[in-house]
Amino acid sequence: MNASSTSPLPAPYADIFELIAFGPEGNAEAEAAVRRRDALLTKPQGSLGRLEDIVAFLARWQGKPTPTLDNPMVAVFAGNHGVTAQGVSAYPADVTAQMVKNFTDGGAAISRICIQHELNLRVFELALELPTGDITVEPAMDDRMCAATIAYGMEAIAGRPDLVCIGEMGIGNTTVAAALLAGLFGGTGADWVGRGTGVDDAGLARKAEAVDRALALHRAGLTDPLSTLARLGGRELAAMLGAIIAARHHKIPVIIDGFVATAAAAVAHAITPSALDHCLFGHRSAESGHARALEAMGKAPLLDLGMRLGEGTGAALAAVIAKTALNLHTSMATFDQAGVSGRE
Ligand SMILES: Cc1cc2ncn([C@H]3O[C@H](COP(=O)(O)O)[C@@H](O)[C@H]3O)c2cc1C
Ligand SMILES: O=C(O)c1cccnc1
Repeated sequence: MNASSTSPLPAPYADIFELIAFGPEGNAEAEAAVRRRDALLTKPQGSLGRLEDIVAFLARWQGKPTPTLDNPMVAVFAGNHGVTAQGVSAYPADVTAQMVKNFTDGGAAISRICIQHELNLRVFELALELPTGDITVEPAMDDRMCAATIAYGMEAIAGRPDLVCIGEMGIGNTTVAAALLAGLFGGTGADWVGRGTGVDDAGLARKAEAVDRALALHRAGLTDPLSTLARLGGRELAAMLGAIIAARHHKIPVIIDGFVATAAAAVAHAITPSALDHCLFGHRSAESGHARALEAMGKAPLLDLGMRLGEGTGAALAAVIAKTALNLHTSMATFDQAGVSGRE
C-alpha cells in the first residue's frame, strides 16, 4: 500500500494516515552546509565515514546548518500482551512492570547508559494492568484504541527534544512484532520469530505457530498497515509509531532501536517508505528477524554488537556515537586554523 492507495481506511485512522503519508521534507541546504564545513576540517575527505553522514542527517532533519544534541531523549514505551498465555516468552508478564520500576530506579541497562551519557530517559507506561488481546484468538486492540494509542505516543515528544531514541519494554512483544512484520511484509511465523528473551527450541516453535494462527485468524482484517497494527501489534508498538511520526512534524530526528521498535516503524514504511527518512536505525539486533526487517526496508543499521535487549539500548548507544560525531564536527580545527596543508 502507498499514499495513493484507494483501499478503504477505517475512520479512526484518517488523520494519522495523512500525517504519515505527508510528512515534511528535510532541509537540503542545512545538510549541504555540514558537508561544506566537513571539507574544511583537518582530516582526509570523507575519512570519518558514517560519522559525517550522521551530522549531515541531523542537520537535514533538524533544519539547522549546525545541529544540536543538547536535549537528546530516550523514550521507552511499555505494554503487556495477551499472547503471553501461549508460552512465548522465557519470562513472566509481571517482569514488564517490574522493569519499568527498575528503569526509573536507575538499575536497568538503559538507565545506566542514559545516566552515563546524559540522555534524558522517559518511560511511558501503557495500561500494564490491561494486556492487549491474545492475537491468536482476538485482535490485540480495536481500531479506536489503536488510533488513540498512536496519538498518545505523539504526545511523548512534547518536551521538544533535539533527538529521540525509540525503545520498548513488554514481555511477549517479540511475538507480536514478528506477527506484525509478517502481516506487513509477508512470510510465515518461522520467517520472523526469534528467541526473544531466550526461549528454547520448543518455545521458538510455539512462537512461530502462534504467529501463524494469528495471521490466519486476522487475514481478512489486514487491509492496511494501521489495521494490521491494531490486530497483530500492541500498545507500546502503536505508541512508538506515534512518537516516530510526530517527531517528523516537529523536526526531531529519530533513532530506532531493535527488532520490536523496527516493527513499529515498519507500519509507517508500509504506508510510504519515505515516512522513515528522518530515522536512523541504531543497531542490528541479534533477534533473528531484525536483519530481515532492515533488509526489507533497505536500512543499514549503525551498530552490530550482538545485542538483543530492547529498552532502547541499541538506539541510545548509537546516540552516543552521534554525540561524538557532532562534537567532532563543531570542534575540530580547519586546515586554515591549524596550519595544516590541504590536498595536493
Ligand atoms: C529482565 C528483562 C529485561 C528486559 N529488557 C528488555 N527486555 C526485552 O524482552 C522482552 C521481549 O522478549 P520476549 O518476547 O521473549 O518476552 C521485551 O520486554 C524487551 O524489551 C527484557 C526482558 C527481560 C526478561
Ligand atoms: O531487538 C529487540 O528489540 C529485542 C530483542 C530481544 C528481546 N527484546 C527485544
